[in-house]
Amino acid sequence: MKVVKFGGSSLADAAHVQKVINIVQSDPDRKVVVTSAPGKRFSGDVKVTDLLIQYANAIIAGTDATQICETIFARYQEIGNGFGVPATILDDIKQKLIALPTKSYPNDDYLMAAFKAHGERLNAELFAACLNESGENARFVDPSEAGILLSDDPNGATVLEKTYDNLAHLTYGDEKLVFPGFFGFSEDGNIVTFARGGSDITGSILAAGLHASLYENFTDVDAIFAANPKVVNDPLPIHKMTFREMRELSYAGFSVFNDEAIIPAIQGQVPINVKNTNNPDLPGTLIVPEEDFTSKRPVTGIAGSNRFAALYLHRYLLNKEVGFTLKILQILYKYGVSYEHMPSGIDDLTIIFDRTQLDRDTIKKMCRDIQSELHPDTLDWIDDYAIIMVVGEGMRARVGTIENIIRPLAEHNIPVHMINQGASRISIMLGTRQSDADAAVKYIYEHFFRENPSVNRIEYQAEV
Ligand SMILES: Nc1ncnc2c1ncn2[C@@H]1O[C@H](COP(=O)(O)OP(=O)(O)O)[C@@H](O)[C@H]1O
Ligand SMILES: N[C@@H](CC(=O)OP(=O)(O)O)C(=O)O
Repeated sequence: MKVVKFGGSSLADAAHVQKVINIVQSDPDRKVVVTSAPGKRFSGDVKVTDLLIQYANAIIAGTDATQICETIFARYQEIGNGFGVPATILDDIKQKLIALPTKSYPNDDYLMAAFKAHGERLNAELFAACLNESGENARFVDPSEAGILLSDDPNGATVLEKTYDNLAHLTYGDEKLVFPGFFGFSEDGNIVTFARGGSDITGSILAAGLHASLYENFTDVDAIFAANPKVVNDPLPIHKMTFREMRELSYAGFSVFNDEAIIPAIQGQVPINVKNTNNPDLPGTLIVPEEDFTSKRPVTGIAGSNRFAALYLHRYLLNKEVGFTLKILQILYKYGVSYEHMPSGIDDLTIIFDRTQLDRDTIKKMCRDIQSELHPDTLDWIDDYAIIMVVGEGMRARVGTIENIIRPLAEHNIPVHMINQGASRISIMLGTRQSDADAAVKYIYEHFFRENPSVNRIEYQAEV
């Protein structure tokens, strides 16, 4: 049995939905289908999830939301009409959208989560109806029916172990099961969502919980490429890579597959196949357990992400002071802030944060407390920090990879603010300014994949 997830780009309009139906019908093993909300139909278009966020914000602000509600419904209507879906089903979708503001929510965070979740919920209901109209026996499964239980973190939930016990009781026969991605329920029964891009996580949880033989993730590119195609022109496709290579690359910017989504697949040891809805006969990219993949490239991919910020702190004899880091961590804890990385020197420390998790006010308070409690000689907040991650299983067996990463940057005068090698044995992390990040990825890519392919030769030797 295969779990098949279709991203928003694959379900953006009726023409795409037809391709998706063809894919689902072409393989009887494709039993469980996970849908995202309708995505962008063209560059500059707005995803339904973003429209729902606008809708929620209008309700929170107490402004008129009639027009935005109409715009959202029109997206579903266009798809439904394309398949002759009965008017009663479309009307039900419309009524559910209109009713969203009338429900009660513990607070605005839960309101936001419930509004966002309806992008996928209504699309899964609609997609099941489109499959029915196409002669397929299919039914919508609500995450509450399947027991998808998540942590009580309305807009950034994580899966609870109980979900897997619940999924063990889910049965399926001849019919296709259509699950909405992106959300589940807290133990109190409230709708909670994963972080953005989280429909990939739902697919992975279902693949692991239902012991699927394969998790197919359909998107709008032919494969996962060795660099983001929006940054590097015509990058090479990655035919196969390991789970942990994917985890590191998606964390650092390969948004084609959500970085948290790899974890359930690892736990369930379910291989993932990323494929193109518009080109389904191509092999795409296969992501497999480490032990199933022996060829080791020093560099499989190069990712870059601008979503970071850093706090640089200098104080002489910092290395001698017992409890210095503990005091910093206590301040972060006080403001509910987690950090991503903390490279250090003798008298220096850089703390790298996910900027999307922080607001201006928290940053100000946190810096003020660090200044008054730790008295650093220098305290700098660097708001435009980027991380570049160069990832490859074969890195540890090859001398000189770091030199090959740094050389093209030096040649193009790109300053590197941090290098972290060794924490992960399969990646090297660099810190740069955001304005340099794309160029850094481009030059490193060119060096390894175009100008000096011999430095990226595949090794078949044992690891060292
Ligand atoms: N290394 C990469 N390989 C392929 N696509 C990438 C990569 N890095 C970023 N992307 C982007 O990811 C996009 C697909 O992800 P996303 O928009 O979330 O799709 P979906 O709507 O299917 O969930 C691609 O269109 C591409 O722009
Ligand atoms: N629709 C949600 C969840 C998601 O995963 O979407 P997509 O599969 O289109 O990336 C979002 O936009 O964040």
